[in-house]
Amino acid sequence: MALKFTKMHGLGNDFVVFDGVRQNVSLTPENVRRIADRHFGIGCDQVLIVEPPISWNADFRYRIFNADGGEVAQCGNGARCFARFVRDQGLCDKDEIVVDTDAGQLRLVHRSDGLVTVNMGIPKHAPAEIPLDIADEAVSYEVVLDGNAWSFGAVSMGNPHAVLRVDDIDHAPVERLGPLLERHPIFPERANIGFAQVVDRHRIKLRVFERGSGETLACGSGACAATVVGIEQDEIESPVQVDLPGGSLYIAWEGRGRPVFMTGPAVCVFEGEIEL
Ligand SMILES: N[C@@H](CCC[C@H](N)C(=O)O)C(=O)O
Repeated sequence: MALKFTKMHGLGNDFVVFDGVRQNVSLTPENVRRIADRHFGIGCDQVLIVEPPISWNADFRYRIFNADGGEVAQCGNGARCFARFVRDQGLCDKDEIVVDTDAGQLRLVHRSDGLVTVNMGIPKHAPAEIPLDIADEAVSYEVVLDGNAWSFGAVSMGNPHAVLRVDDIDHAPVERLGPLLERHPIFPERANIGFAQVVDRHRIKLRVFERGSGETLACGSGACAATVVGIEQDEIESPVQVDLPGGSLYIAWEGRGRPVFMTGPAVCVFEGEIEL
């Protein structure tokens, strides 16, 4: 079957987006891996499928698949690209869109400057909700990796995140520690691993080793998680500019029980058709 797709990115975190409203899209994990393959496929960090809503009060549903073929619940950069996609494709002309995801409903707003703001929901801190296999909640946890003790903060943004503080982002051990912590048994569903350097009270630098995709040029939910963890550890305060290798996101969070707001760009690169 030949499927129409759109290649998009949010700060270099790239996506192959399928319109599952006007065409029938059903992908196996093997299909996803082939689409995401940068040599034998189109190439992307995640595959997104836009579908009709499952709730009465939503406009759409969108589904997210990592490059390794696994379906996951949350993708911040993908959410902004989803908003841009439904507008560009003539599927929705609203300025505010409600979308069903496996992490609950998200609200997205097209701003007049072309950026998109996403209400990313209320972060979850309890270990069982992340999930993190540690009995008591704390702002900082310890783990031994490669024979050394590392401390990290953890939070769910609808997907599991660990955030480690580093002094120099350019020399952060992302490639070495990322895969070890992503698959560490304390994270029963694996985790996205962020490495954050605090620049000042309103600015951090961040690199993220993403579950199921490896290091990406940006991770929207990772930027939210690093902001939440930094605020909880009293290192930073809202609003926060998060500088990622692919560019900057703007994150606002007013504290426990309140949602996180993420603002950034979404770009369409090209359209095509793939035979599966
Ligand atoms: N790139 C995304 C996150 C995609 C999902 C993640 N790798 C996971 O497995 O939870 C973002 O921008 O948030």
